[in-house]
Amino acid sequence: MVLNGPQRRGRSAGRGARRVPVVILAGFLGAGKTTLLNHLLAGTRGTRIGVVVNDFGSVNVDALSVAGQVDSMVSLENGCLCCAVDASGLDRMLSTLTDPSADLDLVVVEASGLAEPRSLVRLVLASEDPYLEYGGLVELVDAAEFPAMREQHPELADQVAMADLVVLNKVDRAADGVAELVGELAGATPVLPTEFGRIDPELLFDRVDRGRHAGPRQLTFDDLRFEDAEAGCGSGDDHDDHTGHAHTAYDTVTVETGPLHPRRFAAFLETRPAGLYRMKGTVSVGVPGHGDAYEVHTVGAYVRVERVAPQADPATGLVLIGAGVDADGLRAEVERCSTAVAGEAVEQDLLPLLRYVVDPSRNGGDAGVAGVDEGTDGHIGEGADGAWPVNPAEFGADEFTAVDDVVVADPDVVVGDPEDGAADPEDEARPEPAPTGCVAHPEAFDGLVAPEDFDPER
Ligand SMILES: Nc1nc2c(ncn2[C@@H]2O[C@H](COP(=O)(O)OP(=O)(O)OP(=O)(O)O)[C@@H](O)[C@H]2O)c(=O)[nH]1
Repeated sequence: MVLNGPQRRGRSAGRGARRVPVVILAGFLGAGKTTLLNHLLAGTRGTRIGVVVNDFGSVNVDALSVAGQVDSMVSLENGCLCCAVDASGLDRMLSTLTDPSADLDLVVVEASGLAEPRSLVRLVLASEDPYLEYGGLVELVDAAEFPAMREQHPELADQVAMADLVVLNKVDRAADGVAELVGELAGATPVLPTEFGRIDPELLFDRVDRGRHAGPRQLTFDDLRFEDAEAGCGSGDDHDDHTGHAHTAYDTVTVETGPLHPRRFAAFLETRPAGLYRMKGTVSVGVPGHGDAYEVHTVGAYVRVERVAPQADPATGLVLIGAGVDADGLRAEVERCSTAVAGEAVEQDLLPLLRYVVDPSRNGGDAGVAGVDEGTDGHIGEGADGAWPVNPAEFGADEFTAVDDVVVADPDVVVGDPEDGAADPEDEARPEPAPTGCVAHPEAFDGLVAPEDFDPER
């Protein structure tokens, strides 16, 4: 049993520290959330998952005689953890679960009974926990009932639109036209059809091979590859039957190439295709004199870029996961960003990428970003007063002349108007940024709150 994790607020995770994705699982009554959670807990070959529920209810922990306890945690035979909290204990519980001592690969929070999905997303995005990473809002939709439910509960459409990944469950009983309807509401968000919540757990997290490497470590790209033999789908007896399993419904694209042209790559980030759910990996930039590499993590609309130690052999390795994406086209798009194709970059080409870089000092980290005044409280593209990051496609980055001139070095100036560096009143009106990344659709998460201010009833 893992209990009483240390208080870690303000502690440094250090460069390249492993973060545990926290996924929020939402869905209307009976959509199959518990079924999906049980599937995750049962089918995790050697991976460790923590689930947070409002009460133990029907999650399969009966043998441990803990049903009904609140604010408690149980250790399951396969190494997974299950805990029940009320909303007030959630932030503390997430810190306990993401602590390296818990050695988990993924934490899933079942939204029902705890708080609105939107509030939970805010809580996770606002967390200053250096070991926690936003893992996405997964919305479970009941393919049998959704069209009728939607009539009675119009808010369901908003939840679908807000999700990072839509899981269309119960496709064995799908109502006519439901896939089209949900696809329309989901817009650019990928929609994954499933039965009995049998999603591939690795869709949600990065695999760690515990056989060869005990304890947390830096992920390798091999870890991120999906191999059917090791996919861990299903709960054992159905492992050869992939019908309805998630990895029949999504594509994984691995790209290994040389250094990237940062401006081209930033443009790719901005225009990444509908259906691309996750992207993770390390990018080297082909800018002479800049040896640093960048770890890139996207979930739905969320993007986090973090500087990591320079690589001996500058290379780029990315894994992209999506539903209904053109895998070859996607690989070609990333490869077109390599300096071998795009040509060598110059220093100011870093700027559009640096706009996404997390300032590690926000997480107690040990370094700033190359070319940025390390004493500031924001990353490039974000005013030091915390104004929302500017979309590089909108701000005309071409007009900057040198990274060292970037106005974020001056805490009184908000990046907004590249012409004169003056604050853009619209920027000032934007909400507080997420401390560990950027959400491309900030309007979806208006009014981010600090964890200590989190009000689960809002
Ligand atoms: N036919 C069919 N039934 C399913 C599927 N997934 C789940 N169910 C059934 O749907 C019912 C509800 O599933 P749950 O997992 O309890 O749903 P839930 O979202 O946790 O429900 P609440 O906790 O009440 O909100 C159960 O009887 C499941 O066995 C599916 O893909 N097909």
